[in-house]
Amino acid sequence: MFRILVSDKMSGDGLKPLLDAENVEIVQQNVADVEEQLHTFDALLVRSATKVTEELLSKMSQLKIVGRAGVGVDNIDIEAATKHGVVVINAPNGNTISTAEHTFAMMASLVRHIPQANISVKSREWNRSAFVGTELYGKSLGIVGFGRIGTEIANRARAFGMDVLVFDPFLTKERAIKMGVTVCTLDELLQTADIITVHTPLTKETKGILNKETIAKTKKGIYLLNCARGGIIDEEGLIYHLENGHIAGVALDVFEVEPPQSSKLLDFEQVITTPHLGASTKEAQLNVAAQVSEEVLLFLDGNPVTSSINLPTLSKEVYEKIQPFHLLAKQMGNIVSQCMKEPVHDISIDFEGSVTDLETSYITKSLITGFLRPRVDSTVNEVNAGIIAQERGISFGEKYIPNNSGYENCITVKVSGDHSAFEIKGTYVPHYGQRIVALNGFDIDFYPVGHLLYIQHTDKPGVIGRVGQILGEHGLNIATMQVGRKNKGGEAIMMLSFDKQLEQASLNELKNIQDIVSIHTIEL
Ligand SMILES: NC(=O)c1ccc[n+]([C@@H]2O[C@H](COP(=O)([O-])OP(=O)(O)OC[C@H]3O[C@@H](n4cnc5c(N)ncnc54)[C@H](O)[C@@H]3O)[C@@H](O)[C@H]2O)c1
Ligand SMILES: O=C(O)[C@H](O)COP(=O)(O)O
Repeated sequence: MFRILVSDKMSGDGLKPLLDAENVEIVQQNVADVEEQLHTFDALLVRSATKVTEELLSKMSQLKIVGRAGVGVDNIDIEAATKHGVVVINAPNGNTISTAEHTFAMMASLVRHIPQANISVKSREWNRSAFVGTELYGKSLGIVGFGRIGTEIANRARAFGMDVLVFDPFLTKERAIKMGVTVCTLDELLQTADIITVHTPLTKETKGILNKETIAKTKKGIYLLNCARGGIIDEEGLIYHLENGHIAGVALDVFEVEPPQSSKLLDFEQVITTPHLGASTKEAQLNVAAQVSEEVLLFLDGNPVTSSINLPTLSKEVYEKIQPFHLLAKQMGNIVSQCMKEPVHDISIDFEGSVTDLETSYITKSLITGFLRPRVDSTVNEVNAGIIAQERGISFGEKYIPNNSGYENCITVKVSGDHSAFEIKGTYVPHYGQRIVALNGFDIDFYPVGHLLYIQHTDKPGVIGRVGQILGEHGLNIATMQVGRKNKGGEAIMMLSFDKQLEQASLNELKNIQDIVSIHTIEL
């Protein structure tokens, strides 16, 4: 008999597969109310309210799987779950339509002042001139994050006669054309849009993507919406621009702290809110609860799951052999992703030497995971990386080539975009570790970990010295440094590593050095 704890409110109909199963006992109670029994549960089903922390996982010693009835898994410590050997699954598309519809309802309410007018009429007022609105027709809608929900918003916006601008570093031109949207940079979107809505996951890149500085670049009278995650629009920045009259209106379904009892945002007339209701429809709740219930049952019965966030489906023995290459490939993907500054449509992976004796399809998936991670969110893993790449219009393929690199094993990755390409080679040396041995045809040798700085420059006396001097002036200690060049006096590269992340001021100074062609920071 498996014991399953359902700790947030979920659709009874959605839970039916579990309620009907003979080998399952369901307890529908808050985590805090079953403190004494936590060690007895095999599965835990949550929405966004329950925080699945390291501490909770440590108490749930029998736990095998956490099912998130929804999309965002930022309330679950995925790393801790993985460490505890707990599979985490979610229901990625069950609430897409509901959230898109809610965002659209918020947008219409915002520009027509519907919540404010409703309060006014119910206060026995009839003040028609106080609530003159703005049409959506003919306006530019800027969508930051063009995934499942962003795409559905764009479809609805086009039906309303709006122009749709999209910023998503991950979107290829082909997909944008197919979807009838205009791709632009974040700055272009900020300067052009009349209304901006965010639909990214909350990651370290998207946290505060709209803030005091970026909101200042928008048109005066801008409308902003956040129905994704609290913190994507920085709340201090919002307050600043609401106070100075730059923003015409804000619609918020989510907050940095929920519930936002002490938030000053609630005091502004032009801010309209809902209490995290994006996914709160009968349909979405039925979908997400049914999806996770079915998956959890399958998993407990010993079957593989399809929407796992964290664990690969490999035996322990095979996994141990693959592990060093899995790490190498993931870091290689991550490096390439951070160095390529445009959408990528093709990734080719060549394997040579002893690595070809292993299950390379898994290594390829690790590489694609590493590539997607800086661009999508923590839900990408070896299980779902291939599907997500496909969804984003990125093709990838692997092949085995004759072993002539000079290394016992070698992985070569080439990624291509519309205007540029990037190539990286890596190898694993037992007892020495993972090494990157070539970048864009330059021989080099570095350990792919930590805070890195990749510089392309002209091979001239004084360039390396000047770099060292500027870093020294900023109090930055160079931990390791490798240089490479093809010809004397020609193109050259440097790879430096540091104990801490570099600040923008030092990078700006480095960029000004004559003979430096480009600079990329890489965080691994
Ligand atoms: N309010 C709610 O109740 C509710 C309901 C569902 C989802 N959500 C939130 O909405 C988010 C989006 O959901 P989805 O299903 O569309 O996810 P998705 O993964 O399909 O789409 C996210 C998109 O964001 C893009 N992105 C990632 N980093 C970016 C960056 N730095 N700049 C611009 N774009 C970036 C990705 O490329 C991707 O296309 C979820 O992560 C979740 O947190 C909220
Ligand atoms: O990420 C999600 O799926 C939404 O934020 C919904 O969260 P909820 O399940 O708590 O409504």
